[in-house]
Amino acid sequence: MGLPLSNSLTQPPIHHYHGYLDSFLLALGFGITSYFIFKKSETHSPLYLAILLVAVPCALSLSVARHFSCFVYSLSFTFFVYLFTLVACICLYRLSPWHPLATYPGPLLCKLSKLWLGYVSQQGRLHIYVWRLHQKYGDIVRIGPNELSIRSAGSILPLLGPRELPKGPWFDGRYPEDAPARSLISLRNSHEHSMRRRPWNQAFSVSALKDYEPLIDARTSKLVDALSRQESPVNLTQWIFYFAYDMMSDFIFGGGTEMLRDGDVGGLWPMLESAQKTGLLFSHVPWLGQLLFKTPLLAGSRRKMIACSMQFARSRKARRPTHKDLFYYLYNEGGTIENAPTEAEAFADSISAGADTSASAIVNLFYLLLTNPATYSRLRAEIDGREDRALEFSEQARMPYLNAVINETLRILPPVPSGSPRATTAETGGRMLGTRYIPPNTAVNIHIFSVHRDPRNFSFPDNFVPERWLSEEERKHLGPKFFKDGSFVHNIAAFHPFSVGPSSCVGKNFAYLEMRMLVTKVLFNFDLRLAEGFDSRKYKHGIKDFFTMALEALPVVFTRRKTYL
Ligand code: HEM
Repeated sequence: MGLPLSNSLTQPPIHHYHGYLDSFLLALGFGITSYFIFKKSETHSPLYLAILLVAVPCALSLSVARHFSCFVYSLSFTFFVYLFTLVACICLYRLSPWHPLATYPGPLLCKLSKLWLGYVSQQGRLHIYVWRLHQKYGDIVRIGPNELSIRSAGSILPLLGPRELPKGPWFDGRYPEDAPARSLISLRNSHEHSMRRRPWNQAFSVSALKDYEPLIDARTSKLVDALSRQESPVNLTQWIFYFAYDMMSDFIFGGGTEMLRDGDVGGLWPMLESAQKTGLLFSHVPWLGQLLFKTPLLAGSRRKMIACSMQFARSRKARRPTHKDLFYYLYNEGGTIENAPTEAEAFADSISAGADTSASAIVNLFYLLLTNPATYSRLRAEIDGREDRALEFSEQARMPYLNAVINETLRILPPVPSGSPRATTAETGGRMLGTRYIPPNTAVNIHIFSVHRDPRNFSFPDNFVPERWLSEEERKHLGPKFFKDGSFVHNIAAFHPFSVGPSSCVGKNFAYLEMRMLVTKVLFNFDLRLAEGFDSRKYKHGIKDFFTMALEALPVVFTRRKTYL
């Protein structure tokens, strides 16, 4: 007697089960093999990806199609088993005790994929997210499958000092693979980086800096002039960003933009902000960046930003400005640079940090000043006490409170809050950090924001206290509430808003000149107050970390004091 009719109709014959099992095992086997190929090659090549992710499962489904009633079933079955196996292998390995970073704590999603941090980064709150992770997990947190975030001040020199690690894979996503050259900050090869840094070092030598003083003086005067013509309240964020872009144009290209005069007619500011945001996603997930760079629409803002800088660089090449600018050094116009950069490299270097970092520092400084009236009054008194001498660069360098306010702003709101990632490589080998071992091929990042907000480095780390930068004697005037347990911690070695070591910010001294002159000149000329209804919490919450900072509007009422210009 055969099976009952109903059963034989609903269940497939036994040889079909064998067919499914064979198809399953085949897709499983290929999935595991592909995992090992991925792990070994770490390929981003679209051709490889297309072969491994599409061609292989398609070929498999063709070879097992005879076991299925139609090709679509075969295709779906094989794709599902193959890709599931591949992803499961990746996840299991990343969570397994055999992973080199298995002993480092961190959230599950971070351990599984950088896609998670890429997603968090797009909200602009990455600095706060990682800061909280450090509060929960300690000084070293696993923030990616192969990435560690570090909060200890003692790790700054071992990782960034003279024996610094090269820049990390984070920078790979910021440039299309076919870019003719990369900018200085994103060069991962230490030798290439130090060669390319030479003209920059000359451009920021003591004598070169002296040459820029008239430029800074003139630009800050144009800002004062523009502000005095605006109707209050003024969106200070916008005007400082205009100033900073014009300043960088003067410095890099010997002129080019005149936003203080014409406004942002080319839509440069929103384009740069959007490019920074997309750039951050691409940095966290470099393979995604490389894929998206191939689709002009999705990577539009980054490509547009690169093209825009190239255009400035080309027009600079066609003329010789009256003062020495960065291109004077990059094009070796003085004939003093050995192995001068190629044209492609000089063009790539023109897309440099500098405008948004200084701008966010200055805007945040005014925000902190205007929400702390005692600090405002003390700084104003220091400036007024110097009379006209306050407008001299040399005098500003000697004004303790001005410098204290600047440093405290850079401490509490560092303009590159999440730092500039490095990595151990096969060449560097692993590194010991105290008692912990960092294996080769690990991205490591000193999280500037977290180090600056660590009470082991700075007492009352979340409070804006410029006095902490003054002498010990001066600090005593802070009052007993700051000395609850008898001591006041001020670990200067933990302060590194410009990073440290051979790859640290080359524009640091320029930035100080710029910030000191601008703040002094504005306070010398105007009385300032925040506009009615300003929401301080909203502004604070609106500080976005897109590698550099994006800021909310800061509405300020300006009243003219003296006539200077
Ligand atoms: C308050 C203002 C600024 C801050 C807080 C700042 C901060 C930083 C930081 C944290 C880095 C990463 C360093 C590293 O990878 O270790 C950097 C790199 C850099 N910055 Fe700045 N920066 C500022 C202003 C400027 C200015 C005004 C310029 C140019 C005029 C500039 C040019 C550069 C360049 C070219 C690099 C790449 C250095 C390299 O990789 O060798 N920065 N900056």
